[in-house]
Amino acid sequence: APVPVIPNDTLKFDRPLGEGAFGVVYFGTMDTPLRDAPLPVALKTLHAVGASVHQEVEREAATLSSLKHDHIVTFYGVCYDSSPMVMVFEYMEQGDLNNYLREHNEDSGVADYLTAPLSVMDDLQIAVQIAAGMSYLASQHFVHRDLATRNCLVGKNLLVKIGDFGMSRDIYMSDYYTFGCEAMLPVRWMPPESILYRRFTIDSDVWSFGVLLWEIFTGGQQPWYGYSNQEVITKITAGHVLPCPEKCPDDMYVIMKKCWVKNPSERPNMSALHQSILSLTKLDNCIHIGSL
Ligand SMILES: Cc1cccn2c(NC(=O)CN3C(=O)CSc4ccccc43)c(-c3ccccc3)nc12
Repeated sequence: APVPVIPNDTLKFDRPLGEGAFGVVYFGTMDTPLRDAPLPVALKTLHAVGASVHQEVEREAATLSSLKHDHIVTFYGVCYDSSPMVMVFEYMEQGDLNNYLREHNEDSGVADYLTAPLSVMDDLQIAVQIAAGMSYLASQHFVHRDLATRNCLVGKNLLVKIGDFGMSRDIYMSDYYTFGCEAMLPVRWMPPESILYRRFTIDSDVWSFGVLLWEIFTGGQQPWYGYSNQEVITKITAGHVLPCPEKCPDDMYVIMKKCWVKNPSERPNMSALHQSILSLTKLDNCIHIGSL
């Protein structure tokens, strides 16, 4: 799909949303012919460093503009005639899902009379939206490699989408483990085959999705909190899995454990997971309301 080019004079930068090694992300607006009001957008700037960045941006932009789904953060296009170059995304006003979960759960302390703590049904609604987005990515044979609540964004009315601006390794440093001088890897979200052999597949994304479900039902706790990265590697490769979160329904924990089977090919696929979670949110859930 051709990457839409956005003219510089249609963009207005308002305030920074976050900063990463690769650049700063701003809140801003984009004038669009379709609407009279300017569209709120997230503007990811890239440190302009030579022609190689241009190709890198081209490649990333081509990938992102080919991914179109209700639960994937929308990429509007690239602005080349600004310095530094800018990638333009839809604006998700509630920020990243991990922060949202921590701020909207009982023990978060900041939960005040304005924000009621998330209910089990809210958690299920969040889970089913991410499952839909992941099911779509899997159908496009797109391996995410870093699925976690910190890499999902929240909009109005608990709308949740998969997407981030590549700043997680800077903002959520403790979620990554630097093997020697190698890449920073999210070991607490990784299956044994990714930790041992660096094998990242659709099936390793399913494992990470199970850990993401655990994050949702613990209100954004860090998986294996209290264990060092080395201890986590030992536990995961030894076959240990995360315990059932307190307020998590039994049938949801059953789904999580299916994502954590050792053999990648025995894990459910994202489409089946999406259906399973969807059924939990439907009528039959009201009948068993007591078990939630
Ligand atoms: C440098 C880096 C490391 C890890 C993840 N990084 C991302 N993260 C994604 O690429 C995350 N991502 C998907 O992986 C596909 S879904 C989706 C939708 C909207 C936005 C993002 C998405 C980037 C990055 C690049 C250009 C623009 C934005 C984000 N750089 C990184």
